[in-house]
Amino acid sequence: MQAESLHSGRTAAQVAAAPIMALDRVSKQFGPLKALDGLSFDIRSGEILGIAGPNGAGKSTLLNVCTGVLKPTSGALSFEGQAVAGLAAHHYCGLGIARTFQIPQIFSSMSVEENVATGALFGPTERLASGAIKDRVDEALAITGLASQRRQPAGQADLLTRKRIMLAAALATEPKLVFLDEPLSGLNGEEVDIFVALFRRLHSARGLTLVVVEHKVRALADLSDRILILNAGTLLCLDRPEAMLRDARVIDIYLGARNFA
Ligand SMILES: Nc1ncnc2c1ncn2[C@@H]1O[C@H](COP(=O)(O)OP(=O)(O)OP(=O)(O)O)[C@@H](O)[C@H]1O
Repeated sequence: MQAESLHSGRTAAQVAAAPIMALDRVSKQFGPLKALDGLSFDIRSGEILGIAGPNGAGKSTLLNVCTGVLKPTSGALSFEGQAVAGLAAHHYCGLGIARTFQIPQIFSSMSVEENVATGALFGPTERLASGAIKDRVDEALAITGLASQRRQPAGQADLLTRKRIMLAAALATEPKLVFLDEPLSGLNGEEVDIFVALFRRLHSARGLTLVVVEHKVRALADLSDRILILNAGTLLCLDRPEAMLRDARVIDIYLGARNFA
């Protein structure tokens, strides 16, 4: 357990906290294809959980199931002890579950600030009337490094900035648990470092639980408390990054020399 505190500076007891989300034998079938096949694992409160696996392993399907975009074909999904499988996606957001996409989903005709404000509208409804929206937007802009660009048109933003905008909009929903779908894709080495540092910052500042799906395994190992390797819709390995990088099954079945370079 000691090693689990190395990445985020938290104690083993904090990392081993109660699950914020639990999957129990979750399957998702598309016709005859089992994209997820009886997956069971917990997402621990306050951890950064990395998810990797080969193309078609079921990573995006898993994110879609965990965020209410897809209903599982079978199995149980709970958030903070409450059964959530089958709820509409907007209920997930209201509970404190947010996500970002591999390709930034932003409104090009709006300003940076307006984009983030649309996220704030999907936050906890009980605080919508109290003027808290501006505070949510300001905080999300500040933590993602966008405050000085708030009035600029989002449509002119470069890829890194578009990713920041999408992340800020997700943060403005005041989430407890954020799923990030390939957040580093398309970024160069320097930009990857910037974004990894940003995830660490918002994780330690907000105490957020982060689930990061990513093909860049080295960066994922550097960032995560634990890594889950999916293979053909099943759980191949769920362990500390150090152990995952040494696991012969992972090296043989998925990673290969190219990804370890
Ligand atoms: N809506 C869908 N209808 C039919 N099949 C689907 C659908 N979505 C995903 N699949 C299939 O389910 C399997 C898992 O797909 P998924 O996109 O979850 O994998 P992935 O691990 O995210 O892959 P990648 O790394 O390439 O993004 C694949 O065989 C895919 O073709």
